[in-house]
Amino acid sequence: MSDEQVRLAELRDEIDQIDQKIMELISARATCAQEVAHVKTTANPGQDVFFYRPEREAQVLRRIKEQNPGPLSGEEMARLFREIMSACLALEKPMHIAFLGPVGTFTQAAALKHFGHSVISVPLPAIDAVFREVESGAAHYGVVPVENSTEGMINHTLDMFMSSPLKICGEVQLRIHHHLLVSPKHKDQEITRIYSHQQSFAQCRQWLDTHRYGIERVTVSSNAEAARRAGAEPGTAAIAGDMAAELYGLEKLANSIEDRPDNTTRFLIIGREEVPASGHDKSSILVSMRNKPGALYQLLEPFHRHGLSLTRIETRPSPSGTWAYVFYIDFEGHMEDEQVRKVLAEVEDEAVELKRLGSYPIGVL
Ligand SMILES: O=C(O)C(=O)C[C@]1(C(=O)O)C=C[C@@H](O)C=C1
Repeated sequence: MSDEQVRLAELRDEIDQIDQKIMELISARATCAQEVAHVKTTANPGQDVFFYRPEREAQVLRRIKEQNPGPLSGEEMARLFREIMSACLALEKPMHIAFLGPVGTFTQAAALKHFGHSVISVPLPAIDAVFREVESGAAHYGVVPVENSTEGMINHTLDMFMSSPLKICGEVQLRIHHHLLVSPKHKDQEITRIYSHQQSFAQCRQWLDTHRYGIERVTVSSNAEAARRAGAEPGTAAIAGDMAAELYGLEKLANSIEDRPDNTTRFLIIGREEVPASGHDKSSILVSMRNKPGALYQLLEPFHRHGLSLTRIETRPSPSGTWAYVFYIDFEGHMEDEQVRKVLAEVEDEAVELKRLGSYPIGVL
């Protein structure tokens, strides 16, 4: 054996021994999680037990990122632990997660990033269908897109909160990379039509105008549907992401064609219960104010006075009348915090209506 072969054999031996220890430790952890489930069930007989604890998961992942010694990055290490926790939770209770489908959308990728791959993900055809699935109890949680860094807010999601009793339980951000995709079967044919979702066309507008000017653009209901069509129809291409490309066996003609390199979409996790504080949280509210001068100032002033950072404010037309508006506000802090309680009490005094949409951990992954 050469020196190289001897050294490789030694290192692989070492890796085998380490893997054995990792396996034993993961098994010990999983047994602990089973015990946690037992404690939760016996302490709450006959009740709806909340096995998934978003605040605890956020704390675990934050600690892993902070204490990670390297050489793996904190993100990479947290992703590994994300999957370990996902498998442990599935032992406690398999989670059904509804998402804006079909299979292969960025929303599915966001759901798996947030919950890990041990959940049962359920595709639904529209944002309101995701809300209904969770409201009815058919799914434990739902995942819907809420804003994109290039294209702005997804109004349909915001408007759903006006009537839905659901709470926001978490958020997750996903870097969105779009590719121009073709089927390997048809790749020698001239492309005369490109399919995509309207948001993706908007996020790749400059690239398309420069590189594929004049080719017909056909809007379909999702990127995954675009990929499906491009897979089936000769002379067509799709703009979609990696999951859809893989699902329909498409090849990349051009990689990462989004106009802005930081193109990111934020998704919300919706559920039926409130989430306790994790130590690094955000809250969302809907407020409708009387239509009078200074109303917006009056609404925002208490946040400033109590030192609460606003992370977003959006205006939506109120369903109750012409030229009446509802403000959708995100701010840092948890509704259990003393400062937040004070601010919301003041806002409530001035508002026509204040709806608390929930407090949830700031996205870790
Ligand atoms: O700490 C809990 O309550 C658990 O159920 C354990 C555990 C984990 O694996 O760490 C699993 C699922 C929860 O979502 C949070 C954490």
